[in-house]
Amino acid sequence: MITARGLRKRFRQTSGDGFEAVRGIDIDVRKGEAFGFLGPNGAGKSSTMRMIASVSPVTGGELRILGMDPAVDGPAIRGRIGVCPQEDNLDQELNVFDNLYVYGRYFGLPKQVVRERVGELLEFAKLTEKAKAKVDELSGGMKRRLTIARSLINRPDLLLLDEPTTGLDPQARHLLWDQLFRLKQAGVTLVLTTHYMDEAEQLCDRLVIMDKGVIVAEGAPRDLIREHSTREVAELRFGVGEHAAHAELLADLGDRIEELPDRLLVYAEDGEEVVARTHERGLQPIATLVRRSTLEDVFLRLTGRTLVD
Ligand SMILES: Nc1ncnc2c1ncn2[C@@H]1O[C@H](COP(=O)(O)OP(=O)(O)OP(=O)(O)O)[C@@H](O)[C@H]1O
Repeated sequence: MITARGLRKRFRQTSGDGFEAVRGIDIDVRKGEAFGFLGPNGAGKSSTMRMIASVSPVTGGELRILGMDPAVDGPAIRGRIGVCPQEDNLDQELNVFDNLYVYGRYFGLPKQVVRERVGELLEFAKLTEKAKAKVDELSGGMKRRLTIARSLINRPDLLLLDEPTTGLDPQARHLLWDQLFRLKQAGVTLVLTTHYMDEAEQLCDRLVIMDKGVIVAEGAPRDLIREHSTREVAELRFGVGEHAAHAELLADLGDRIEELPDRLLVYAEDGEEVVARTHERGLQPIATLVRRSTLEDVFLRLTGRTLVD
C-alpha cells in the first residue's frame, strides 16, 4: 500500500539550509494491516503522514502510495485514501448529518449514494441519534468519531489517522479504538501516528518508533518488547537525591537499571523478586510497582529518553 525508501522532508527557512524533519526513512505498509508511527513530539511523524497524504511535497527519496507517485498522481491518491487530521476541522455551521453529506458531495458522489453512505457511517460511528445536532454540541470523542466517519465517505482502502485519540478521556478512547478495530476487520488498511504506547500496542500490527526524524526500531509491538526489554520492570521510588547511589547498590538485581528523575527502573524477568531482594538489602523504597515491559521501555532503551520528555 505504501513504500518509502530514503524518504526525507526538509522545511525551508528564511536563512540557512532549513530544517530536516524526516531524515531518510524506509517503510513498507502492507494491505489490511494497522501500521503505526510512534514517537515523541517533534519526531517527524506528522511530517511523514502529510507526505503520505500527498499534501506536502517529498524533498528526498522515494514514496509510492497505492503504487502511485504523490508528485505526479496527488489528486488520484487523495481520491482513494481517507485522512483524519490531528485537529478536528469539522464545519461548525453544519449539523452532524450535513458535515458528512457536504463532504460526500465534494467527492462528486450522487445525492442518493451520499445519503445512504451518511446513514451507514452515522450508524458505524454511533452518532445516528446526533444526526441533527450542531458540531459544538458534541463531546470531544463524538467529534473524533465524526471526523473518522467523514474520512470514510469515499470508501478508502487506506485510512491515515494523525494522533486519533489525543485529548480524549479513557472511555472515549476505547470507543474510538473499537471503531478502528471494526474498520480493520472490514479490510481497511490503517496508518496512524501516536505518542501513546498503549494505543500503539493495542492497535498496531506493526510499527516504527521514530525519534528526531529517523526510525530507531521497527516490528510488531510484542516482538519489539521481547527484543529490547525484559518481561517485567520493577519501579522503585526512593527519597529525593537517593536514586543514583541506590542504582549502584541494586545494579546486579536486573539485566539493567534506568535512573529517571523520580524513580529507578530495574529490568528483570521477575519484578517481584527484585522488590523482595531490595528489601532484603535493607533498602526501603517509598513506593514500588511491578509491571510488564511496554513500548515506553523500548523507547527509553533505544534513545535514553522517555516518550513524554
Ligand atoms: N512547516 C514547518 N516548517 C518548519 N519546521 C517544521 C514545519 N512543520 C514541522 N516542523 C518541524 O519538524 C519537526 C517534526 O515535526 P512533526 O510535526 O512532523 O513531528 P511529530 O512527530 O508529528 O510531533 P507532534 O506529535 O508534535 O505532531 C519539528 O521540529 C517541527 O518543529
